[in-house]
Amino acid sequence: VSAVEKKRWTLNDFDIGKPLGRGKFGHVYLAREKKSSHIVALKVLFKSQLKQSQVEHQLRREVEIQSHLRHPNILRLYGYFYDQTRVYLILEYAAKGELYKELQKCKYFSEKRAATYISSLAQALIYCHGKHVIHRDIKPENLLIGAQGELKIADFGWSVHTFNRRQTMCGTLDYLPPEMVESIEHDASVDIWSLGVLCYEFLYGVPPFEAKEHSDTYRRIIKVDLKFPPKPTVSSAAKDLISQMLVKDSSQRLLLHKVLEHPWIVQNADPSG
Ligand SMILES: COc1ccc(C(=O)Nc2ccccc2)cc1NC(=O)CCSc1ncnc(N)c1Br
Repeated sequence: VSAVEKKRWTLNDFDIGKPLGRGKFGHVYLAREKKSSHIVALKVLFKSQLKQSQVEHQLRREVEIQSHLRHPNILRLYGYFYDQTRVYLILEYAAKGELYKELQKCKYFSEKRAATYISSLAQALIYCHGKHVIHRDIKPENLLIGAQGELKIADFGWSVHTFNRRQTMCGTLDYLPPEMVESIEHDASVDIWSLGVLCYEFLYGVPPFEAKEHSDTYRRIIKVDLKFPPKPTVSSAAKDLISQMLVKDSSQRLLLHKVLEHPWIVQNADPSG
């Protein structure tokens, strides 16, 4: 694959297959690089749309960040190229597709599956934080599943290097921690909060602070109005872990490496990830 990164690519280097989904700012297609027969996901972004949303710099920073990230639970961005009207991202193909579709189908995950995903995410985030990258957008829509069932963090549309603290509010509020909803300074502990929200959603099928109106979700997040519906398939160890991640004071949230040592993870996560 290192050859994939060096070369000047053009659309003619690829056979384009079926559409995989509508990612951010554009369509994603299954594609095969002709010489190597390497299967990839090709994301097509329209320059006009990037310009009008003023995200060209965001994309450039993203490509820069991604080119240094190598982790089994982070979807690879092998490279990019462009033509007159479009920018193309050459992405790793996640053979088992989108995690949120899987969650919709199963309603909720078993403790083993949920703990395995949370462990993989924690390891990927430890890796990112080690590179001074905080993700800030950990939600089911940005997670994919690889050929062996392993989780892949897929969309870095909003990842930043920790020195850049500017924050633009967008999309669902469900995953934002209090400090972001109150739009004050935040740091890597933002990702811990999102991990807690995800863990809850994997086990209950809905995010913890869901409400009909945005204003109610906002109020529930600020208050950390965390409730665990009676559910036999959810152990007290799981609730203990979630309660240690969804803490208002970001400095009091469980640290990522402590997540990996939590009894619920140790007892339920599949070490192969
Ligand atoms: C490393 O993955 C990315 C890295 C960057 C961006 C991106 O758009 N950045 C961006 C775009 C505009 C402005 C600023 C940033 C997007 C992704 N990833 C995706 O969009 C996921 C595409 S869907 C898919 N992919 C593989 N296998 C499947 N089975 C599927 Br379904």
